[in-house]
Amino acid sequence: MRIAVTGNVGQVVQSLVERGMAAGHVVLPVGRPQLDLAQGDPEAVLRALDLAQPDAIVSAAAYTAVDKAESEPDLAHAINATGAGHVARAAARLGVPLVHLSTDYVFAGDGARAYREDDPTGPTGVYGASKLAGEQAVLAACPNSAVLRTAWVYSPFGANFVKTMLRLADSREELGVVADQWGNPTCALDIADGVLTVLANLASSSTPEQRGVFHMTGAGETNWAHFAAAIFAASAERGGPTARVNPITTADYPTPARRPANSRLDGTKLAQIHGVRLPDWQVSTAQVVARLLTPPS
Ligand SMILES: NC(=O)C1=CN([C@@H]2O[C@H](COP(=O)(O)OP(=O)(O)OC[C@H]3O[C@@H](n4cnc5c(N)ncnc54)[C@H](OP(=O)(O)O)[C@@H]3O)[C@@H](O)[C@H]2O)C=CC1
Ligand SMILES: Cc1cn([C@H]2C[C@H](O)[C@@H](COP(=O)(O)OP(=O)(O)O[C@H]3O[C@@H](C)C(=O)[C@@H](O)[C@H]3O)O2)c(=O)[nH]c1=O
Ligand SMILES: [Mg+2]
Repeated sequence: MRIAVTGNVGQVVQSLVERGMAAGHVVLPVGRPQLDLAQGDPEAVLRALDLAQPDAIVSAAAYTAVDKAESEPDLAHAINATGAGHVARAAARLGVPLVHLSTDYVFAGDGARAYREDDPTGPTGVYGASKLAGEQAVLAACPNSAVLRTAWVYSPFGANFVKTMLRLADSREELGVVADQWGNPTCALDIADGVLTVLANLASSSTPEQRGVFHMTGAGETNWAHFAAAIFAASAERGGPTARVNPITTADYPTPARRPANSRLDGTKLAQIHGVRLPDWQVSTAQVVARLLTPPS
């Protein structure tokens, strides 16, 4: 397949290039300046994607700065809601299936169990609200689509929690990390594999049940403090930087955006309908840490 993915060097973009090309697909990043979701220009988005002549589109570009979004709500909505809708409209016009990525932060996080796809949403911040509006815009504009909610994304690429922890450990012996926010760390390379399977399903069958919203995260669950501890354990095993993790509460770590306390996602529907189960977060975390500690050859 020729797969166009929105964005240039995002975590999911780079992962999809690596895993998609290895699987024999042609993966074409389409990003700024040709495709700029902040511009509010649906025709420009369509032109940029049409140039790639794709068989399928992955909508991975987003405004992902959770705290900064609180002071830039218009920009976050322009990109994550209006812009996502323009990508979906382009997919519909081009007649190709679409996978759109969304987030666990569409949920309030005040429940006791992992969220299922049809549980009520209730974002606690601007980022989550803009992503929720994006889901709705995508599903309205492109019925031939799957919206995949993922979470806590890390990878060898871009900016993410694993890289932040390893960087901070270079200069610090102890780090305070919140232990009362629970979720599912998810490796972007695993996301890429899952997206490729979902796209293949959408391309080969028109069954309505394969369309709509799905939860796709790494297997297992944890909190940020334990995630940090796992990162340092994997790093220590390879002689990399480590720090002691001091578990703290959300109240001890004030941020502009309020984050959900329990945004764990239940992946049963994705496994049943698309046959996709991502690897355990601890296995993928160790692999990413190992790769980050390996000097480029
Ligand atoms: N990161 C996370 O923890 C999570 C992410 N998600 C979702 O997964 C998807 C992929 O996230 P991830 O790969 O981590 O994102 P990154 O933060 O790594 O990258 C963001 C991407 O969006 C692109 N982008 C930002 N603004 C614009 C714009 N105005 N026009 C065009 N492109 C733009 C960037 O472009 P450029 O390459 O040019 O910089 C980049 O490719 C997003 O939809 C995100 O909401 C869901 C859950 C967790
Ligand atoms: C750096 C650091 C963070 N934290 C806390 C803050 C926060 O609650 C948590 C994670 O920090 P981050 O800034 O990486 O988290 P955040 O940017 O909120 O990550 C989110 O990004 C968006 C895009 C998503 O869609 C979500 O799924 C989620 O991955 O750890 C500490 O407690 N100590 C620290 O030293
Ligand atoms: Mg962040």
